[in-house]
Amino acid sequence: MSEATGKKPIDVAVGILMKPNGDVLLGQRPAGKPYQGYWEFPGGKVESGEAILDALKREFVEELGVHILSASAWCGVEHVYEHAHVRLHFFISREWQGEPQSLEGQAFAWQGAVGVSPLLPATIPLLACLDQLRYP
Ligand SMILES: Nc1nc2c([nH]c(=O)n2[C@H]2C[C@H](O)[C@@H](COP(=O)(O)OP(=O)(O)OP(=O)(O)O)O2)c(=O)[nH]1
Repeated sequence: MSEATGKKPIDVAVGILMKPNGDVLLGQRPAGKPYQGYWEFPGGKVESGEAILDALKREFVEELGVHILSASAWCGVEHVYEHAHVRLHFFISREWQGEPQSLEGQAFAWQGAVGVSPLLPATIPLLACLDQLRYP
């Protein structure tokens, strides 16, 4: 049994910035974090008492210098890792201000068909749904 099994889930706000042509932004997890070097959609843990959408906006400013102007809740995924039991709240945003900057030293990439790898395990199954949305 993993250490995280049975622990209270941690809420994580995750944002998918989507350009009009369908390209989405992914970032690479920096050194020192669990799953370092894996690719993910930007986001992070919701702080105590914080609304999930506020956490999303905060993380995007902190990590990328991007101000999300609007975002729609897309789906929720629960996953138990060795390091944590996470509840991921995915949002899609088509309206933001600012060009993404690497404020935490992380690599990032705009992707059509997602070609970066490896991806965080809980994120992989969502790509097929995302492609149906982007390329109907
Ligand atoms: N941002 C993000 N996190 C994801 C995705 N898929 C997935 O399983 N996760 C998991 C990995 C982590 O266990 C958790 C995010 O936590 P984190 O440690 O990156 O959050 P944080 O930036 O607030 O971290 P911290 O340094 O403040 O502790 O969610 C995804 O696509 N994007």
